[in-house]
Amino acid sequence: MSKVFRRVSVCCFSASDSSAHAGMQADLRTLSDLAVHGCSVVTAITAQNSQRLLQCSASDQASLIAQWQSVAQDLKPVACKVGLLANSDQVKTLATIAGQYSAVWIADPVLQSSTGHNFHSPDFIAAYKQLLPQLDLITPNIPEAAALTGQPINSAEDVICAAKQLQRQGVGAVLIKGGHAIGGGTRSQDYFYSPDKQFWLSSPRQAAANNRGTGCVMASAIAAFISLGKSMADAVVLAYAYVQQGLRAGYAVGQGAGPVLNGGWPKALSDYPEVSEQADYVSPSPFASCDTDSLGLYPVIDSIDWLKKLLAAGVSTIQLRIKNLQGQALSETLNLAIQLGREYKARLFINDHWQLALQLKAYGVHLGQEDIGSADINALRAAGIRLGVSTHSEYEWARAHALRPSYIALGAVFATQTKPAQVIGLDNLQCWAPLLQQRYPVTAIGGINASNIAAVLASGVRSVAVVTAITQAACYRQATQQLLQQMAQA
Ligand SMILES: Cc1ncc(COP(=O)(O)OP(=O)(O)O)c(N)n1
Ligand SMILES: Cc1nc(C(=O)O)sc1CCOP(=O)(O)O
Ligand SMILES: [Mg+2]
Repeated sequence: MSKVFRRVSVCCFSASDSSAHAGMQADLRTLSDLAVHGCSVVTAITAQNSQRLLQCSASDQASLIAQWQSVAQDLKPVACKVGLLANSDQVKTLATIAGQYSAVWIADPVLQSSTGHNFHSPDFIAAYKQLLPQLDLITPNIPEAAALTGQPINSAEDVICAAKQLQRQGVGAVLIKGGHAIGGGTRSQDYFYSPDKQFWLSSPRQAAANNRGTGCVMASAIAAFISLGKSMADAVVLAYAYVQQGLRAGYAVGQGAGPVLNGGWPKALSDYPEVSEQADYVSPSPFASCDTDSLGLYPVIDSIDWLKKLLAAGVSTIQLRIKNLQGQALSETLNLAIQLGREYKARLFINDHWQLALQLKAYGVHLGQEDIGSADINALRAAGIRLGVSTHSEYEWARAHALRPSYIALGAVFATQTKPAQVIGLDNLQCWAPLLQQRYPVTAIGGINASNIAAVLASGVRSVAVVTAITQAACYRQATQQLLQQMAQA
C-alpha cells in the first residue's frame, strides 16, 4: 500500500499580484517552500509589476465568503494569514469570519503597497479596529503601526508604546517591523510584544536591492511555522531568519526591485536574529573561549565527592550543580571545587551561582534562561569567565546567541527524571546542532545514556551532558569509561 502523506493547511486572504513579487503569489510560494499547504481567498486582483500598481479590483463580498466557506469546510486551515484587504467592508467581513472560526489568525495590515498605492483611509482604519480583537498576531511596519494607533513613531519607546496600544485593543501579540527606520540605524530591528514575552530581533542591516514581498513572506512564514507546531516566539524568530535568507538571495526579474527568494528552512546562523530585551542592543565581544569545538563528555554533578571521583576518572569538562547549599557552606564548596578544577586543568562550570563564580574566579558558569535576565553578564564577560547557556527552542537559543556565550546547551533531548524539562527530541537536535555549531560548541543534555548516545552523536554534536547516566549507574567508573569510549568512536 502506498504511503499517505498529509500536510496541514494555512488559508491566505490576500490579493493576486500579477508580477508575483508579493501578495497571494508570495504567500503561497512561502507556504509551499515550508512544506505547508496554502489555500486562498483572493481579496482583490491587482495589475502591477516591479515598478507600479495600475489597478486593484476588489473581490465582491459574496465571492469572498464563498471562497472561504469552500476551503474552511474541507481543508480546515489551522492558521489564517490576512494580507491586503481592499476596502472597509472586506475588513468587517474578515472580523466576522475570524470571530467564528477558531485558528491562529495573523494579519499583515497592508496599508500601502511597496509600489506606492495607498489603501489607507479613515473608514478603513476604523474598520480595522474591529478586526484587531480577533487576531493572534499583527505584523505592521512602522508607518502602518503609526496609522493604526494614530500616534507618530520616532523612537524605540514609541515602537513599544504602539505595540502596547495595539495589544490593549485586543490583539494577542504584535510584531512591529523596520526599527532601522528610526534614526537610520545600521541594524535591522523588529519588536515583538506579547503579554508574556517582549523582545527585539536584530541583525546587521542588509542593503538588498531585491526586497519585494518581505511583509507577505514574513507573515506567511510565521503562519507556516506555527502550523508546524512552533510557538509564536519561535515562529517569529524562524520567519525573521527566513526573510533575511530571502533578502540575501533575492533576484531581479523585471525593471524594478525583484522579490526575496524562498530558500527553504533557514540554515545559516548568520540569518538568525540576535534576540534581546534591549532596544539599543549591539553585538558584544564574545565570551572567553573553551579552546575547543568539542567539550566531550560533560557530567553534571552535585558534590565535591562526585567531582573528585570524575576528575580522577579522566573527565575534563564538568559542572557543579548545587541546589541545596547556601551561605558559607556554599562558598566553601565552590572554592574547593574551583581549586580541584584548576589542579586537574579541567573545564569546571558552576551552575546558577554566578556572583560567587565571579568572586572566586571560576573557569566558567552555566546559566538558565531565567538567570540570564538577572545576572551581570557584562561583569562575567569582562572577568574572562566562560559562559554556557541552557536553551530549549529557537527563541531561547537566539537569545543566548545575542550574548555570544562560550557554548550553548540544547535540551532536554529525551524525557528526564532529574528535573522538569521541555523535551526537544532528536529532530530539533538534528536541525539546531549543525546550525549553532557554525559558531559555538554545543552540548546536548537530557535523558542521554549509553543506549541512546549514538543517536545523539549522529546529530553532529560533539558534547553530551549527563547526570543520572553516571550518578545512578551500578558502577560509575564503568559507565563513565563506556560513555567516553562511545564519544571517542563517534
Ligand atoms: C549543560 C547543561 N545544560 C543545561 C542545564 C540546565 O541549566 P538551568 O537551565 O540553569 O537549570 P538548572 O540546572 O539550574 O536546574 C545545565 N545545568 N547544564
Ligand atoms: C539539568 C538538566 N537540564 C536540562 C535542560 O533541558 O536544560 S535536562 C537536565 C537533566 C539532565 O539529567 P539526566 O542526564 O539525568 O537526564
Ligand atoms: Mg541553573
